[in-house]
Amino acid sequence: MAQLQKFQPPTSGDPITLQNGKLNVPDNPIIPFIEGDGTGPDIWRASQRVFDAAVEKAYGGKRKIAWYEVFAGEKAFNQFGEWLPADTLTALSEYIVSIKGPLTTPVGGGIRSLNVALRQELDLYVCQRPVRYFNGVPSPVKRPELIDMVIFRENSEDIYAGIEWQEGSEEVKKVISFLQNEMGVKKIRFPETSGIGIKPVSKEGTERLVRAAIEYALNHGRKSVTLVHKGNIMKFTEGAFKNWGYELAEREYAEKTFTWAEYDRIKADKGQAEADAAQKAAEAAGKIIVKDVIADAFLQQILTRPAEYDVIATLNLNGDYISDALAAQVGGIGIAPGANINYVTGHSVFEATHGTAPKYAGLDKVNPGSVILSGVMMFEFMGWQEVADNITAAIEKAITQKKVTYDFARLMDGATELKTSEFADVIIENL
Ligand SMILES: NC(=O)C1=CN([C@@H]2O[C@H](COP(=O)(O)OP(=O)(O)OC[C@H]3O[C@@H](n4cnc5c(N)ncnc54)[C@H](OP(=O)(O)O)[C@@H]3O)[C@@H](O)[C@H]2O)C=CC1
Ligand SMILES: O=C(O)CCC(=O)C(=O)O
Ligand SMILES: [Mg+2]
Repeated sequence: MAQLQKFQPPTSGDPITLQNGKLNVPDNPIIPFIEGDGTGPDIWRASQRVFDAAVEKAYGGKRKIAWYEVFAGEKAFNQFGEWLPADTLTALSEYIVSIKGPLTTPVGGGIRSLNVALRQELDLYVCQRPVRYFNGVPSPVKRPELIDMVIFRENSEDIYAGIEWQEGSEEVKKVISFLQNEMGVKKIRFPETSGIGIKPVSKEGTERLVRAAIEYALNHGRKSVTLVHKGNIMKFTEGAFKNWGYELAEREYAEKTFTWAEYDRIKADKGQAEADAAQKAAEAAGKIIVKDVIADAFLQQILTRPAEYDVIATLNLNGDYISDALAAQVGGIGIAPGANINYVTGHSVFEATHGTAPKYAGLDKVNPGSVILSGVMMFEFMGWQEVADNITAAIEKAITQKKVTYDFARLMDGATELKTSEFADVIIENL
């Protein structure tokens, strides 16, 4: 273990390790956590109580998590004068599996996103966000139960890479001059007053993301993987994402998938009836259908025909928008979980889809469901399935009992509005 300077791991507990590509989880795993900014402390306190109670309930003391607080964001800055101390990155890297609350990112200036920095530094290339309906949750759509998707959002490139130059800076003048004078670009409408951002999208980045999505679909009995892109406009980034995704499916999963690229080739060669028959045969054989849709059409189809979508593979920014939009359809980001994962090294940081909701900070008010369900994903990842199942059932029961936080209570008839901590109490009672 590397020497840490600012904060030390707990004296009890053992690290999770990776052996032959598989996680080796001891009975007392050390799991680092970042409490988070804004509503983070309220949510974390509630979540940790639920996690500890669920582990105790499932294993009666045989297993127990050794929590290890590590620091990022405002708490780190206040204590150590740094937003993201090196010790935090070292701990997250060495202990492999971790969980965090939301961290603030200022808009239009100031520090760049610490959330994005963590994903980049640890190369957590998949942002995995499952979206499903819990019975009784208030929803703005008529058939929310039809929504059962798992978003695989590329997490290491796209315009999230943060390569951009501010309007008026010397750097942006250089970039614009290079584009105009050396690349023959004539389409910058207002060159004197433009900021410029760069959107890197690679074949390697696309392939590892789409591979993870297909593997997930195969291992979880899913029917399709949809590549969501805006490739008609951004041809060499989002269009290439689509092409590389299809090529990867056909090259690495020829026996297990049927792609719409194949469908188009059969249609061009032999006509539509043959292509339809080929897809039907593939479906009957249990193959994963790999298809694609343009992002704007996708956003309307998830409202009108959500049952047609299953596993989603998409680029970083699309995935950010899509995950909040889909979460809204099944009750909002208050219960939308997520995980940032490197499926090769096992490194993973579990975190909610939502942000710090600063106006509710310290009020013991918001829904801790997103972090708790992110914990459920973490327990599944660790192989502690009993804990995951117990927590999920306990949350479902709390919702059925109409004992919920403000975000659900305001949309449910006859609900009892609970504080963050009280909602955790009900979940624990229901375990
Ligand atoms: N991974 C991360 O750490 C993320 C961090 N952020 C950061 O968070 C900060 C605030 O971002 P903002 O755009 O306001 O988005 P937020 O997700 O923080 O909040 C937007 C709205 O979502 C609802 N909401 C959020 N969390 C909960 C919850 N736990 N329970 C119930 N409702 C909730 C609230 O809606 P209402 O008021 O209608 O009830 C809230 O006002 C920014 O600095 C942003 O960069 C944003 C996203 C992810
Ligand atoms: O890092 C941030 O502040 C926002 C990130 C975000 O919105 C997300 O990951 O969904
Ligand atoms: Mg987001």
